[in-house]
Amino acid sequence: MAGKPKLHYFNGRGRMESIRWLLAAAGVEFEEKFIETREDWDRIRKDGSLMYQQVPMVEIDGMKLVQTRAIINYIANKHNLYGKDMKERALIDMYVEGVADLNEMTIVFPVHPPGVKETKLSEIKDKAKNRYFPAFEKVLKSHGQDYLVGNKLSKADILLVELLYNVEELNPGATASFPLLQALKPEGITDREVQEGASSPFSSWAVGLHLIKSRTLPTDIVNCSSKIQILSR
Ligand SMILES: N[C@@H](CCC(=O)N[C@@H](CS)C(=O)NCC(=O)O)C(=O)O
Repeated sequence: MAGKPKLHYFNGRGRMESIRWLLAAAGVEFEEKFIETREDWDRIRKDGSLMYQQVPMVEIDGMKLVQTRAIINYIANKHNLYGKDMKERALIDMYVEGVADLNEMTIVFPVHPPGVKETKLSEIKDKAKNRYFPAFEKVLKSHGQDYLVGNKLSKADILLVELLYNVEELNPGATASFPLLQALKPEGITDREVQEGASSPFSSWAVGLHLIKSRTLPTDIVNCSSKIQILSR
């Protein structure tokens, strides 16, 4: 049997975080190999493990996969989080790309210099409130289900919830006027329910979310560029 997926990245959220969320939601245990020193970084870039000398890299099912989207898509396919047919997959991809556009702004936010940060924060607030959140709220409303696509959890729901937390971290209350987005977050699960196996429709999703939010990773959104700058000195 294949071992646990092994995640190679910095000790921070950055681009690996969506992959962690997806695995957690699918109930898959994984190992982390953090790149912590310049030697670690030089070694992994030179030993041929990274096709483009970039992380995230995930060792999974005998492959060394890079490119965040490729990794996400493989995990989503493998764990049935990618819709039931071509049309559902098209919608899921369309939603995920929108999520990624706004999420990218939150991932790079910490690296902006102080003067620029205020402008970038206003942009994130504006795009969330006036473009992306209303669009996803509308999808949920017209679809009339607990999920964005079909009647089943997909990578779109998972990555949207990750985005909601990232935006709320920068702008508390950002989802206040979007009740259906708020309802997507399967919160309130207790440690006991996790141990016993939750029985809500979100069961493994709720357990995954609980695990991902209660683990001991750093709580700041660590930007990969700043990590690389430090490791390259
Ligand atoms: N398109 C790639 C971008 C990966 C990327 O930019 N990774 C950064 C860390 S977050 C990196 O390894 N940078 C080193 C470099 O580009 O030399 C993906 O989505 O995985």
